[in-house]
Amino acid sequence: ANLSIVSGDTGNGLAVLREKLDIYEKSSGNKVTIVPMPSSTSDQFGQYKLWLAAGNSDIDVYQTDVIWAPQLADQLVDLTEATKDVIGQHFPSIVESQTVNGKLVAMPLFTDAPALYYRKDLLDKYGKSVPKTWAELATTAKEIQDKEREAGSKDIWGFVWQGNAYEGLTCNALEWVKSNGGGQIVEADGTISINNPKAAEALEAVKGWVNTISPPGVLAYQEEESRGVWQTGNAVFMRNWPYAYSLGNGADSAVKGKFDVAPLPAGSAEGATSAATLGGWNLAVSKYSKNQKEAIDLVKFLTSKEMQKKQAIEASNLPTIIDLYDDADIAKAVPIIPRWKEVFLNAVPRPSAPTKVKYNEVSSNFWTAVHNTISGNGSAADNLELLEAQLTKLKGANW
Ligand SMILES: OC[C@H]1O[C@H](O[C@H]2O[C@H](CO)[C@@H](O)[C@H](O)[C@H]2O)[C@H](O)[C@@H](O)[C@@H]1O
Repeated sequence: ANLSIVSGDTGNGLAVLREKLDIYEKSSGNKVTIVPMPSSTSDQFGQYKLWLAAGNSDIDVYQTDVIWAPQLADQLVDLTEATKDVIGQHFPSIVESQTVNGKLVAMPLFTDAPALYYRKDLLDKYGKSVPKTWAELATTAKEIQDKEREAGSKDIWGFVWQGNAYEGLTCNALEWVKSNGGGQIVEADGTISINNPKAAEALEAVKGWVNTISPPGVLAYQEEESRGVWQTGNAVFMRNWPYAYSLGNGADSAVKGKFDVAPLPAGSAEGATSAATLGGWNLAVSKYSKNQKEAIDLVKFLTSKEMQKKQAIEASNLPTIIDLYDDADIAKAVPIIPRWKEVFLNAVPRPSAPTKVKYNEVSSNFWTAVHNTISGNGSAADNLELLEAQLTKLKGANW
């Protein structure tokens, strides 16, 4: 059969996918075409909704973000029966996130939890330690940035992250708010919690970073723009996902061997702890596919232990198969992976489970309020009050 798979284009993700598909084509006799998508998960979601609503039979397999399962469930094939021989290898919490009303709507491909990337060489040069709080990060970032600029590195910035108005900003902002004791936007029981002083305080602090330790352009950055600045040696710190680890240590990287990773900082309030947003990607079979049997076979191949190992080593994506965290080859090639097991197991989910089919609207209202605040368009307190009213209306009697 001739199959097609859609996937976002981030880092070397599509190149590694093509390598795996070449192996699959040889063993199966099927042919698989990649339909490349933009990196932004928000853009992908918009396109996939349109295709699925139109009953598009040209796409067999969708690579889906961890937050989408409840919203796309009706248009995806139930994989429960076909995967019962292998599903037990995966972390149960991830499988649960892809199960909607007892239906397994997508097979876990890799999980994701961000890290604070830091320049070891620069922290050593200025006798600084890895920041444990956001306030400490801001101070260290400013000091090293200023001194490095004086020494001739005119283009260096203290901290790069993802400030564009899209899903990635929801992830960054959830981390600032949650790590400052300001809750999870909408709590697991459906309560809207975002309009609170600790959340506002966290966002006001971030506004102060723009154009001091972070470039003004950060308000338009997604993952790849931050990585671009970082990998050319022009940032002291970066918030990004593990995929940037292998690329940062690639032959063409200016920061090869000069950096390490740590958990993200916490807020300054007593008892505040670091928070990492739970990300991750899965593979789903379209209900409209004319090759469902072959598509399921492809999904099982791509999510198998052997292929997740390849993806871990070549793209530094975190496996969803439990055993791979004890794999010596992975630990040697990509030391962040065994170290990140605890980080992703404790990561904070976005409120996609409690808000169900309304999650995308919840998130876009949230990232808009955050983007307005950090770009100086209204105070955090006012923007969060408005957000609370919008979310209350969206919720209605219940989510
Ligand atoms: O880690 C590589 C992946 O990075 C992006 O996905 C992650 O960020 C998204 C927000 O921007 C988040 O929704 C997702 O759950 C995270 O895994 C990127 O969109 C992916 O294409 C990329 O593989």
